[in-house]
Amino acid sequence: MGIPAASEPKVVTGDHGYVLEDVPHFTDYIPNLHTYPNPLQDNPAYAVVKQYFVDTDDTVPQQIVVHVDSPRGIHFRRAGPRQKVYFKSDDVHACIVTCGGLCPGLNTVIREIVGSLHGMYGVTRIEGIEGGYRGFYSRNTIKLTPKVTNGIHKRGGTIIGTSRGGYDNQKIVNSIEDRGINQVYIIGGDGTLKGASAIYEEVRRRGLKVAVVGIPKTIDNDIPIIDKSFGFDTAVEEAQRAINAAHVEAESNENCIGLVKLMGRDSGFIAMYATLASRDVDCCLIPESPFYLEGPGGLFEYIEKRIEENGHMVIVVAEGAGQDLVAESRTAGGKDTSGNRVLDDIGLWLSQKIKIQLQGHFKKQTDMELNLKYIDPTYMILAVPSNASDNVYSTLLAQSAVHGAMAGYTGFTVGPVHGRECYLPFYRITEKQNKVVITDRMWARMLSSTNQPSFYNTKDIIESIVDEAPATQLLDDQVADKTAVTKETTVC
Ligand SMILES: Nc1ncnc2c1ncn2[C@@H]1O[C@H](COP(=O)(O)OP(=O)(O)OP(=O)(O)O)[C@@H](O)[C@H]1O
Ligand SMILES: O=P(O)(O)OC[C@H]1O[C@](O)(CO)[C@@H](O)[C@@H]1O
Ligand SMILES: [Mg+2]
Repeated sequence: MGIPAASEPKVVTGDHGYVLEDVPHFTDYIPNLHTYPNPLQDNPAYAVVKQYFVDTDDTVPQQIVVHVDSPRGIHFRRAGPRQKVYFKSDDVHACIVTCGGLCPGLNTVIREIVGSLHGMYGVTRIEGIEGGYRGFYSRNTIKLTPKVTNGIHKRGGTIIGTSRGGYDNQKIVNSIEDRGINQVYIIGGDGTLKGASAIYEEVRRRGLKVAVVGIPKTIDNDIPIIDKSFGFDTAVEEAQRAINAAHVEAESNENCIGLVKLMGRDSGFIAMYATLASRDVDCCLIPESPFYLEGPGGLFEYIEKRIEENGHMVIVVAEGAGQDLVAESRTAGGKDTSGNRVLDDIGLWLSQKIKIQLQGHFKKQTDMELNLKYIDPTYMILAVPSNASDNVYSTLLAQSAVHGAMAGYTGFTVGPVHGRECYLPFYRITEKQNKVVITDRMWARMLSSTNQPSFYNTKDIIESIVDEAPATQLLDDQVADKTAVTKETTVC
């Protein structure tokens, strides 16, 4: 693939332990660049806002819970419009590409990038790269205008298409250079952003004035640092509908289990949040919290107890949960075209196991069959349009991305940190995955809402995964570094 080596991180230190993990700027590698006044200063909608432009020194702390003697810690550059821009509007030639799996809100982000470029900066040359990374070198582009993108936020999917695989760094950068593109907006998950980072490195190696901007997309919410990713709220809301249906089935039939599978390849955020929101779930299984089926404290014992007490129960399982158990009878295996592990269907596997193991038990106890209704809404959830809160979120994200590119920043990604939009260096987003921390208060809240067993001793699990456990911003502001996950946390 010919991936170029990464440039040095841009880190600035100040007094009292202040650290700024900054993002690259054209001026880091291109001398004597021309600047222009930001056209927003003459825009009637924005001109009335006092202090609309962001002060160049504004930064946002990564940690907001601090002690009296804490150092000031890591900060990120605050996103937003700058007084000076590094592009004349007529010179901008932008493109947008979407990669990886579907996620509610992709069309909304596309629409908002086009709207921001056009409405705020008067940019008219914007193209959609068709079908993900490989579209750069193998497909025609689609002209994107406010007219074309009007109303697409009400549709699921992505109007420019997406794909996995097909990443060829040199071919992609050749295509950017040949087409004269100077702003590249890349919307995708962890894999996509690793690719975007390498595109930035190659652009920089060639000395091109091309802004490379990554916009984090993941329905699984597995991107670190940012508060949450677009589409996540929609996914949780949509998951409720499936859980509701499972609950209705379970309550209306004797000895009935409603089993719902939700997305979450490595991170169980959708399952955990949907469970907490619903309050109808008796057991939530996620990749971060291993479980076992048989024997004391196992899942079968818990199911027997719940059905005997209640006559029904609801189980939510994230797609990546229990993969170690399924491995014994593995059918899938292998990798997809992007190199992601292909998972076995834990939902089907669990349904079979429960039926085989517990059918006889209930027949003997109650002379009633065990009923199991399995609901798999996973692809339906990926395909819905974004809800109102994700629409607003996407607007802020897209506007921040466009302001950053116009201001000459490049090789960055964007997202909210404690509610403030920030520019984040690629390496901070791609170095690890955001996962549910099972010593966090949120997981404790979830356990107390379901009353499920914790299966294994949490301390043992944490000790076995501590080297890879990242902090999570969505959940808790208390646990913020790798070492902190081993600390005792207070449940409140
Ligand atoms: N390490 C990498 N370096 C360069 N490109 C990559 C890398 N990993 C993945 N890609 C490319 O990024 C694109 C998307 O990757 P992938 O299919 O893993 O989805 P993703 O961005 O992680 O999103 P999702 O959250 O849906 O999995 C693909 O075209 C893939 O070839
Ligand atoms: O559409 P595909 O390739 O099956 O991808 C689905 C996968 O993408 C994700 O939505 C995001 O990684 C996962 O939750 C899921 O495993
Ligand atoms: Mg991925």
